[in-house]
Amino acid sequence: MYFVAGELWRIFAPFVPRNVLQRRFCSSSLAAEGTIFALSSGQGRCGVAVIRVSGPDSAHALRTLTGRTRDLLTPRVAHLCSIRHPRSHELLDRGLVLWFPGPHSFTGEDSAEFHVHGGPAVISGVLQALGSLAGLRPAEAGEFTRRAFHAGKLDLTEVEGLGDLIHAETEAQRRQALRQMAGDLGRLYSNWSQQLKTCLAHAEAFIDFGEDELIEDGLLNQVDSTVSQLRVEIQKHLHDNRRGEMLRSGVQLVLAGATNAGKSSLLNIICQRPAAIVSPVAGTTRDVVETHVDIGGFPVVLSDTAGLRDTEDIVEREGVRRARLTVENADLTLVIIDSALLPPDPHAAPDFLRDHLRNTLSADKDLAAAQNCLMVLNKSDLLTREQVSSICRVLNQTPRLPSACFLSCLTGHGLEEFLTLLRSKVTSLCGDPLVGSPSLTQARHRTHLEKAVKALGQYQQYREVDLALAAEGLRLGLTSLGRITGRVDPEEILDVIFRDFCIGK
Ligand SMILES: Nc1nc2c(ncn2[C@@H]2O[C@H](COP(=O)(O)OP(=O)(O)OP(=O)(O)O)[C@@H](O)[C@H]2O)c(=O)[nH]1
Ligand SMILES: [K+]
Ligand SMILES: [Mg+2]
Repeated sequence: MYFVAGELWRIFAPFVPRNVLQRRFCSSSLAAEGTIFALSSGQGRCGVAVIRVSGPDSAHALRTLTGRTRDLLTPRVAHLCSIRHPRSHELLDRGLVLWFPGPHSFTGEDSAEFHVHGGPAVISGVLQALGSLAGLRPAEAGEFTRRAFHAGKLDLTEVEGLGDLIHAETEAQRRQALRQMAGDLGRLYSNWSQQLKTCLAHAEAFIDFGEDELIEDGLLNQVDSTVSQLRVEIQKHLHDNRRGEMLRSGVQLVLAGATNAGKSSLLNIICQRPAAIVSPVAGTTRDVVETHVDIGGFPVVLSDTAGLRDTEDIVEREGVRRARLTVENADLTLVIIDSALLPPDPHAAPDFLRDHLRNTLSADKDLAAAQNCLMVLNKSDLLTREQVSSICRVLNQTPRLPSACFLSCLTGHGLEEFLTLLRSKVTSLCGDPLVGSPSLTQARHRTHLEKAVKALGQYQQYREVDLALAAEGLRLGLTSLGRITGRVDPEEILDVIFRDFCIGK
């Protein structure tokens, strides 16, 4: 229903009559009217395929293909019907047919669904039959959802949630998308809009009727406090460490460290396939090797990088440059260290690790601030059990050092503990998408929210000097918030004015 229509069209185009083809390719812009149809289930052979129809001629399409008039079909109930070609009357399939009279449908229009057997010949037969009816045309990509938006069934954040749900690959992504599709994020933004709308209405009323005793004292003070409170709230929502966006597009997790520390070995263990070359030759990895993995239900983009060292080799030098760049942009860095290189005195370990971190993360990064980092002391099989435990004891008593764990990629020893630590780190980065207020999920939202904060700042800046200019800030803020949900309506401000004041009686 959402993205398949365009691609499938190319496959089924040969089966569709010429007049329909012309209608499709000659219409340069998306015609909002007409009745549209499309295969809504995925591509390929399958048990059941769903073909959706939406628009004023849906009932006509149902009657022509099934012989059932709308009165014979109970709304939203599946009916087993013979589906025939309207001209040849040839039986195309027997399948389930559903009738969704508007406005109680996904698009808000009269709609119908044909659940047919998922073979290519059945699907093309039904699509061709629908295309042969006057007033029906194939849907453009996303057109069903676009109609739902125009009918006020979904706001833009819900449309985006639906898109994310279709593309969700991990559990947490699905939860976040479902929550957004259910309107949680849209409601948060609408609530802010509502408050701002009231502020604007009050400010405008004050400008127009300031002298009038109908305007209560302290009205503007109330606006002031709402505006500053809103500004703080939006800023807090913006400074969420990109939680929602990270969950949507994947946590950038980077494996970094000196050559031969075992970065590629660890990458292969995490993604459970030989994605990167492992060899005893220092400087094996040159390019950034990216793999997508699911860690504890969260999407992670895992990157293996070139070992960090000074080198004369220009190819390797470029690899090291790319590695440093990847670390800079990472959400979480795993610093891999060859534990055989740890100093013999366990008390010297913290300083050794600090140096190592400084070199890996970047020279002047405050180590205490390097929250988003885990140290993996690899090759623990090369140390004795006593060495490992005495180093652990020292590290446990050392404050302000990122978490560390011993691991052997060779024997698998310590792997469970490492994965548990990694999962908890990723979970705390993304957070539970169902807990607390919904997260910002798109860069598009961020842009508009930043504009809104700036606009509220304009109100605060001009409030004492020029109330008209200050009110303009509120209007700008409202427009920015409205752009997120796709609802910007100056009439609504008048509604608030008329509701809150009995101006002119
Ligand atoms: N003994 C032991 N050897 C290991 C362990 N992990 C990796 N190695 C070996 O260490 C060598 C280097 O491993 P890689 O995974 O290629 O190391 P790397 O950090 O990716 O190296 P570069 O890409 O060259 O920077 C290989 O010979 C591995 O077999 C381990 O836990 N114990
Ligand atoms: K290597
Ligand atoms: Mg490597």
